[in-house]
Amino acid sequence: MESASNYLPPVPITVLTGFLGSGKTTLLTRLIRQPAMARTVVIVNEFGEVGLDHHLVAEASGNTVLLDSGCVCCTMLSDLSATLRDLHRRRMVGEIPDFDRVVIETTGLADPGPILHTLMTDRVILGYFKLDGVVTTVDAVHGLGQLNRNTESMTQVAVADRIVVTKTDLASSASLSLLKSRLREMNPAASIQESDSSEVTGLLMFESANYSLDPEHLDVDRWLKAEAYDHRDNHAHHPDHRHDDDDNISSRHHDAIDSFCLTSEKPVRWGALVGFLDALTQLRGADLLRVKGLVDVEESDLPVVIQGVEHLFHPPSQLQSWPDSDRRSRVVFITRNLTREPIEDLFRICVAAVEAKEAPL
Ligand SMILES: Nc1nc2c(ncn2[C@@H]2O[C@H](COP(=O)(O)OP(=O)(O)OP(=O)(O)O)[C@@H](O)[C@H]2O)c(=O)[nH]1
Repeated sequence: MESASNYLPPVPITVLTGFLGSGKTTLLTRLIRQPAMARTVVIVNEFGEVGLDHHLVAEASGNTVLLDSGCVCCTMLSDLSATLRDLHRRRMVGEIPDFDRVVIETTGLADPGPILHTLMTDRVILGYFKLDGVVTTVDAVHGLGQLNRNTESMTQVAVADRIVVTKTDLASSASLSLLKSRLREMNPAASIQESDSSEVTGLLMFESANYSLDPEHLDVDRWLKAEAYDHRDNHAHHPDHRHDDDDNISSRHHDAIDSFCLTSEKPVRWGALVGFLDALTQLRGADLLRVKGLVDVEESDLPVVIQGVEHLFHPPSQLQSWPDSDRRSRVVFITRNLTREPIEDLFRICVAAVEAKEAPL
């Protein structure tokens, strides 16, 4: 068994995503030079993308370089899992400086789902790392068009904890506020910042702890933000209600994003909750862009937190106490082509099935 002195807490990982050309590299290039990024490893696709020139201190072996800020830059090996295992090994043998944070820049056209799934499920990775948060860049000029046209772009926004709007210097204030309100409707819990704001620093960007469901430190209100979903129209993102962007491409794409919160006053039986999540992921997993919830489970006095991305859910975890006097179950959804009603119906069916099974003869 591993002795307590050998135990290293899992290193938090932040995923930096955003559509092609939306400014991920520009943002990262600025942030990695900040002293606050010391003890951070940044995984990029190619060194050439992040101009390292004058900031290079030492060329470490293989795919890694050290910057004068203390930040380590590393290019991707064959895949993410191999890259993270290699980083861990090199850290343990002292081949690279010790680090306490990792940032991964994804490629612009990628659906971040598979990366998040790897980070949520790869057993070896989970021994040493933990998915912490997702930062998504959105182009102030082309963002709306990309959201209307590209599923990847929608998914990138849906899974974000923080959204950084880039190229605000090129956009009018009217189109900027249109974009921001669309982003807020799609993902009410994410913070939205402009890339040139003073709040956009490495320290703040890459410390969110929103995915890593640490029951002792989870700020449930900030994480769930259920009230932000409550007052919203469910149809805000259907094609009929979509804002056109300057590309005038609204007719080309017909995916509809919804975000809503389901609440239940009555405690839920554990079996019903498990059955509901199983059925939902099997039937419509691909369209569950993000699900987060705080559930009052009948078998326990303590609340259970659940969280999923597409068909994959984190193992549920139990909080030590309720965050406040509100004991209702609250589950927020960001979905694609999937409205609230069928999800509510499925939930009722699962509750009824468990009640019927457990009823005395
Ligand atoms: N005017 C202006 N241009 C920007 C801003 N941010 C990025 N750009 C420019 O936008 C282009 C794309 O920026 P990148 O940082 O390469 O975008 P990316 O998301 O990393 O691109 P990919 O890796 O190809 O997906 C570059 O020419 C940048 O100089 C900004 O805030 N204002």
